[in-house]
Amino acid sequence: MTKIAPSILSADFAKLGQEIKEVESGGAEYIHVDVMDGHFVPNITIGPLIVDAIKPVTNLPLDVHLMIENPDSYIEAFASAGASIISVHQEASVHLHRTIQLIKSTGVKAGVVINPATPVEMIRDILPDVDLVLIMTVNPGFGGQSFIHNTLGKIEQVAKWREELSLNFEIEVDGGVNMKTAKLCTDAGADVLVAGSAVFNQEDRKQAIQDILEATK
Ligand SMILES: O=C(CO)[C@H](O)[C@H](O)COP(=O)(O)O
Ligand SMILES: [Fe+2]
Repeated sequence: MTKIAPSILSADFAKLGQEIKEVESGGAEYIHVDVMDGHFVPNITIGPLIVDAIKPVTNLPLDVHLMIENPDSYIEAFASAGASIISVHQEASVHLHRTIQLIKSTGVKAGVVINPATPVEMIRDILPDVDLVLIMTVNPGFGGQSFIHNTLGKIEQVAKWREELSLNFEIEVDGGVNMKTAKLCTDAGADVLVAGSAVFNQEDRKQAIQDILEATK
């Protein structure tokens, strides 16, 4: 069953709690939280304070996507604030294995992320250690960008490795996912679809989530 993880990057921050409740009752399965530091990506967004504030308003897992330099320095803070899954970029992690173990030591699920230009082989050796693989389908930094189609082969390769190695991490895709691109992702092997603008830019969020799910059938 495909899961939808609405990215609150495109929500109305003046009424964030209400926005989250709306997508929760609309069928979302994760709340995707985009953390940007203005260094790893050219934008600044959310810190642990916001994770802490939204934790009590939802029963859904908080899927925290760290787009930051030195992720090791902030893992404890995001775990304490209430993250359920913390994902770090391969490109931002000098010692990726250590970082993944650090996330797990806090009791939180660990994910690894790769950018569109990063060869999928870069995460091959860490697969047995992760709970989630996030394939970026846009360059990280902003919501509302267009889907990069040549990332689909990476989803297929990760799904193939998962089967060959009998692993059971989830495969998530992030960026430019909408009614047109969702099926491409699930056909390639994605289990979790992050959708920001495709959900929060619609008046009826429940309908938007159902439309994306329907498009994958
Ligand atoms: O990580 C991200 C950007 O770096 C966001 O999760 C992503 O862009 C979601 O927004 P949209 O669905 O509008 O593309
Ligand atoms: Fe994201």
